[in-house]
Amino acid sequence: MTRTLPGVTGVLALADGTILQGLGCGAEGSALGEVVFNTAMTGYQEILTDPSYMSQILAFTFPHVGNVGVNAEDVEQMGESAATSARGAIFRDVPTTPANWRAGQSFDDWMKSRNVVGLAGVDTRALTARIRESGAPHAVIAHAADGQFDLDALVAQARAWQGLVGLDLAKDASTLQAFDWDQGLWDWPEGYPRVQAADKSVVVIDYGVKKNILRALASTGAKITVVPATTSAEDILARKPDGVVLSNGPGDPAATGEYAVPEIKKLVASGTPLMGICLGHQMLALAMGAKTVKMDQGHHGANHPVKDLTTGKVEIVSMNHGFTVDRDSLPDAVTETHVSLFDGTNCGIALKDRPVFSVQHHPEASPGPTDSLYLFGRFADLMKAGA
Ligand SMILES: NC(=O)CC[C@H](N)C(=O)O
Repeated sequence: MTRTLPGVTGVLALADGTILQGLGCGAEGSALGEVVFNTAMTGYQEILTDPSYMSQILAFTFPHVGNVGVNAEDVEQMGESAATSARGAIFRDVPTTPANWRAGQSFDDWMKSRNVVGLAGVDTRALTARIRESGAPHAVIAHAADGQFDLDALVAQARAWQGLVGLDLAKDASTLQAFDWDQGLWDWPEGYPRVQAADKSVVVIDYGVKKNILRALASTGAKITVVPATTSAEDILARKPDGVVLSNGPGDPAATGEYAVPEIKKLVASGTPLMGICLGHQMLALAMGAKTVKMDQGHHGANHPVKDLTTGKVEIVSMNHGFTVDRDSLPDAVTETHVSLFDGTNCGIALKDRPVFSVQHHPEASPGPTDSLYLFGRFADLMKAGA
């Protein structure tokens, strides 16, 4: 039954019946997903446009989000995808009128234009503590300016959702057509340069790729071609790439089984240098015979410590994943190369007899620190060695 909640224009209805009440912002309407918290203090434009957040609702632990508004350069150039990303966002404070020389639009208007349903004025610390204790809940976020909500229907919708386990979203986040990419990493004062490709060529399989991965690869000097998630290994190898990259992406890696993992096996067998990032890391592990599992709360932030076991160095990294590679299931052919210093989960693997490696974290940052950018150099070195 629809009823009016006085002074309330936004709610979060959890599958267990809990209702958080606050003020709606951004788009009106409702969105269904899994609620995760992100601890990054900056980079809300990049976070809310990361395709890997499809079917998720983001709760920002940093209380003041949106204060510097939105700028076209970051949206057009660093916005990671227009169509597919988080549909809902939760904030402690109501986003204010922007005060920044780069702001071209208010955060609220931008959320409206991207159809992101926002909820502000809720106790995000309590929500975060709850997720830490009992895992990421299924929920519906709703914004209605007239304050009318059918709470029972929202809870029922959250309860009926199957959740992310078994859900394949990579195909939906992928490009449908192959395209070339020649934009490099942002640099002051030039901005985004066009990169003159040298002699190496890389095929990126797009499972929901972040643009900054493409930029980081282009900045190694390679010619970049992006292909759809369902492209066969034969079609990829016919392009005679010097290297292949398996991108990040949304959803359950194990649900991509039929169209992705068997093709990745063939790519590994071909001896072509290969690099996987996040979902690509998980799918490479599956292709090698390892298992992936759902985490309770996942890793979503921009200051996670990860150790590179091959050098002993610790890097502070950007993270966004809710599934993880079960390190105990790694076969003998695989070495563990990186580990999370937060909880000891696997963050990287390399094959012992092939020029193939992958990482769970995000060397392309966007947002976050660039400590792990060296991994693109490691990949370029593998391609050089294979020449
Ligand atoms: N950023 C990613 O590629 C995320 C991978 C996967 N969807 C996960 O949640 O673990």
